[in-house]
Amino acid sequence: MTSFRTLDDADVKGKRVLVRVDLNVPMEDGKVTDLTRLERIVPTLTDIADRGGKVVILAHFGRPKGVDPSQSLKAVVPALADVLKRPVAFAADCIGEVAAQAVDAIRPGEILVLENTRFHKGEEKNEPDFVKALAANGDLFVADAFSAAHRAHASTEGLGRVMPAYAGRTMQAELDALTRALEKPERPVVAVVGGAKVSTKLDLLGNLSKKVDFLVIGGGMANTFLAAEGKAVGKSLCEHDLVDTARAIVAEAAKNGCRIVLPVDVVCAKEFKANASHRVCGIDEVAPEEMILDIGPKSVEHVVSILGRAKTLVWNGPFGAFELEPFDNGTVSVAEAAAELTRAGHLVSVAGGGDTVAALNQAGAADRFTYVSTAGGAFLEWLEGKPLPGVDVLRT
Ligand SMILES: Nc1ncnc2c1ncn2[C@@H]1O[C@H](COP(=O)(O)OP(=O)(O)O)[C@@H](O)[C@H]1O
Ligand SMILES: O=C(OP(=O)(O)O)[C@H](O)COP(=O)(O)O
Repeated sequence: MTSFRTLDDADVKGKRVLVRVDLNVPMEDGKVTDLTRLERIVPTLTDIADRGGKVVILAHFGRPKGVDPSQSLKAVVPALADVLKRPVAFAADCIGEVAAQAVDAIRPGEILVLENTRFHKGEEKNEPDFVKALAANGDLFVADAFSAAHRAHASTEGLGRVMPAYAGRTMQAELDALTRALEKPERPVVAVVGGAKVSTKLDLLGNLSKKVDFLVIGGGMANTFLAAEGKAVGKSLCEHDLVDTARAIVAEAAKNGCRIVLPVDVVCAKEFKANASHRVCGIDEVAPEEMILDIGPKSVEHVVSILGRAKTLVWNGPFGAFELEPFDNGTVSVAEAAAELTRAGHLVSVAGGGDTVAALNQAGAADRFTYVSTAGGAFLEWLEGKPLPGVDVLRT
């Protein structure tokens, strides 16, 4: 069995600890608008600080091409200090003299953020010289940015190869949750895959159909599967050129003993806008001028009954156009049921992906899920069964 060295194995006292976290947080007018990623890294940072390590934070922000003051991590420092309830120092470069002096200047137990690693081209290219320059400021490396672990960059992967590397608390929690959900799950396992398009989730559907017992398909992508069954989907979002692909996924799933679950009724409207005039209809009754914007009550009931018999749930993507009321109903109702089954101890529920987290928060269900990942792309790549370089480098 693969295992990971964690912070429990690390002797951090008096050491310079390079901690890779994800500070790529949403900002508006220079203020952080969602603190979730900052809150998640608190246990790792305080643990190292309280055990007498110098906490030297490495992170990226945005996708700058070279030095770009509008993408400086300096703007994130006040919010991080607020969340930590401790002072946080900042250095205007992540390598060289500037970084070295700032690391020297902090005492054990103190916290320093180094400037955006992506200001240097060696970061994304994972250049050995840049890795060396980063490593010069630390004695050991703690990886706590699962959401950036799909990148083989210097600060996510390179450092793990040149110095003692440990998983931080968030990384550990994320890996534990993912293992419980797909590697060694209690069965039956249900995967809910919703969202806009099949084309963005082909690998994911292929991989999940090999691993789960029920694959519940929702959102715009269900329309392509319905069209593949010969159903009329009117003006719905539908990738008609992918109906053969959808049929192949269904056939492959059947071979693997995985049941594909599609909507049996839907909510339709003629306009894609909040509170558009709408109606519930059976899956055979969608009119040519209508769009499917959500699953209907019978579909919700069906999915909830499957969850009621399941032990594990993996969720990515909403059931409908959840940003537009009342087309959030299907997502909210299933999320509420999953949250309650989890709270009652009947279900292990793990969710992730950008819009999924927003949808579960909107449903007020996220807090009761076993684990909600803050990762978008990394969570999807994990669902696709792809190796994550920032995780693999930590394996012992
Ligand atoms: N029936 C539908 N018709 C049009 N758009 C839909 C439908 N169902 C879901 N969507 C849209 O899909 C988007 C989310 O899809 P996606 O980005 O693939 O999910 P995630 O980010 O969670 O992986 C949302 O903006 C939602 O409005
Ligand atoms: O926010 C991130 O990705 P996500 O939006 O897919 O979760 C990560 O920080 C990775 O950023 P990147 O996609 O620019 O490498």
